[in-house]
Amino acid sequence: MYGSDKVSEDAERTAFRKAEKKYKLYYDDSSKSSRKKKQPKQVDLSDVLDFKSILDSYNQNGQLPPGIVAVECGFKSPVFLLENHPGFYFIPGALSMEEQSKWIRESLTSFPQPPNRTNHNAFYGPIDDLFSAVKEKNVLLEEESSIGSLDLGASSCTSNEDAHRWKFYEADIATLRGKTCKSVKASVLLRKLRWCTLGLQFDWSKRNYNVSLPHKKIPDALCQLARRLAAPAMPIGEEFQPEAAIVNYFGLGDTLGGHLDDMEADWSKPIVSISLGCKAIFLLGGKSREDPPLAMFLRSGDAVLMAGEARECFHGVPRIFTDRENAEIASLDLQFSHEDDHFFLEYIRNSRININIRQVF
Ligand SMILES: O=C(O)CCC(=O)C(=O)O
Ligand SMILES: [Fe+2]
Repeated sequence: MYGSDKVSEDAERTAFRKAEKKYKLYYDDSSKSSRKKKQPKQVDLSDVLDFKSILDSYNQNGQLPPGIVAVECGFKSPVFLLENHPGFYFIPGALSMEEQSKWIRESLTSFPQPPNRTNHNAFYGPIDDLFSAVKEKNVLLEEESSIGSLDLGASSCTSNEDAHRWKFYEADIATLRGKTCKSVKASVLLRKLRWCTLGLQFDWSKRNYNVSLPHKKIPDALCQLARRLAAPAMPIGEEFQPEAAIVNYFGLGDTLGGHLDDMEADWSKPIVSISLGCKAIFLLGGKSREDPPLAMFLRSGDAVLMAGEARECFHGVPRIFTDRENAEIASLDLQFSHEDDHFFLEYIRNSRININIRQVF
């Protein structure tokens, strides 16, 4: 997925790729010449499975579309299974509004903190307190001096991974110094935050878990939530052991290409995947990219489990919706209505966060 943006010509022609293209955000050319804001191209969403409306009609008349099964698992709504995709579980509205707001806050504040790694590590090294820096309108500056310099002394080194060469400064200091050194606003870094890893750290370049990288345990409250959600997909008598998690951050136009998550040792254990913020389209394919995928909406608070055979199925996120009508985050807005929460609100109105939790061994 990450780091594999180049798609070969053959892959371009697969059924999975066609579906990605169908739902991806394109802009209307007709508005190009005018000064009007670019308008997203209309896309036909009639084939997108909508578990919210399926749940509504199930609650009203007990009926389900063909191929969908409902199971009571002790959540506030039934869990939906797909006959054609054994091992896939959809839990609509699995998280309360309070839980959604808690995990959005954590995803923006504590989760990207070192030693957890983010996509920014490779270029800037570890970045502390990004979200506070956004609130303070700070700017990240590259220290003027490099190797062997006086003010960095022994702590400077050639690799960006280890060098603490970038530091946040207040905007006015940054304006003065920004003329002579590279700078980037904290708000830009937050917008470009694409992932962070919790627990055992996943190494995207080698596509494996690097147990020698420093890491913290996944927070207890997230482990408890993941255990509760994973229960319907766990082998009888076993409890899910959350060891690693990937947090994905999506802005308008961001996508997650079709992929398999096959780096964990035991595929009988589910991946627990939680959606927060703006609504998205999720594609669930088959074991080959040639299998036409099923498209479904994921809303804030929904959870998905992928276990067993579903672990071998290609999946991805070709689209998120940030417009008021389609994003469906009105009730989430209320959670961030206090003025102190302005920055959370501003972020989540235009973004989606996915937390997926894994048992590695
Ligand atoms: O964002 C999502 O819903 C899916 C994320 C995912 O598949 C992954 O991180 O492996
Ligand atoms: Fe995945």
